[in-house]
Amino acid sequence: MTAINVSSVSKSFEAGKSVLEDVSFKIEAGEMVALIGASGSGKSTLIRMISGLETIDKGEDSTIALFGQDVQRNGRRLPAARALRREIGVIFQQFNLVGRLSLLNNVLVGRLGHIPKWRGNLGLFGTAEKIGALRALERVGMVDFAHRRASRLSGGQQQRGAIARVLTQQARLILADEPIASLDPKSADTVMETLSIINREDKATVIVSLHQIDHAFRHCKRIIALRQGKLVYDGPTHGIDKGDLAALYDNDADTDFVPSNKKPRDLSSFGKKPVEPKKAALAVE
Ligand SMILES: Nc1ncnc2c1ncn2[C@@H]1O[C@H](COP(=O)(O)OP(=O)(O)OP(=O)(O)O)[C@@H](O)[C@H]1O
Repeated sequence: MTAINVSSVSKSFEAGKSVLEDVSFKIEAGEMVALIGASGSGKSTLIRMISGLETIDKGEDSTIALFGQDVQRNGRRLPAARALRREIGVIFQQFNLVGRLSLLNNVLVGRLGHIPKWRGNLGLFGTAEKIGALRALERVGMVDFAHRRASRLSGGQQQRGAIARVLTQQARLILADEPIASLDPKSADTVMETLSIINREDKATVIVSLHQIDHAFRHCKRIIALRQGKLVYDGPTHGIDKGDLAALYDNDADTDFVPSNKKPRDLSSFGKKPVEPKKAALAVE
């Protein structure tokens, strides 16, 4: 099943200044895809549009569909967006936990879409919900911190808490917008490994935008690359080489981890011509 179908999507915040331009791609359920590109290339905007936090620009053929249902079309959010909200877990760079609440209560917030509103408003979670939240904390290695105030946890610990919240939500789609950008290398590894495990074990579809491209290479089989708002690569991770990354980041990226045993290829088209989405989808393993 196709989890995400982005079709001819554009976005401008100011007239004449495109942030995203005619972006199209499909992601099948169960994939884990890295979204890469230089600062300002449009990664966060794209993730915000898929999550429904931002609307797409008007355009007859412009749609975003999730799990086969259109959630945005021609500049408007559609009713399915609301119905699918609890299927989508979003993880941000800044963790977004409520500092004065315990970690457990933050994780329980993930259940809000599953219980009647009045119970949620009163914070009345049942035993089964609490056990579920503790299990999620166990999976991310944070159960010993369940009763600690979120503000007293390190960045990496808070991010693992945010992942536990998404697990408790039982989200089918996880959108992680630079989840490791504020973390030290060890915490970043733990968070990426946790996302990979959830992708493998729970079959959750994951899109993760990353500045640290070495993590994209380690954890994702497929990469979608944006350059100045255009989709310039959509295909297998091993299809990208040092030269591509140099073009993508204007020579401003550490690419030592990329194998350099590939044949040099003509880079003149890289960053200019979008990959045909159909071809790109076929190219993914
Ligand atoms: N709400 C907004 N109003 C005006 N401009 C915006 C808004 N949101 C994003 N932009 C602009 O859109 C462009 C793309 O921003 P976006 O945050 O999507 O890029 P990004 O690839 O995620 O960058 P970074 O890696 O630095 O987070 C930037 O030029 C940014 O200034």
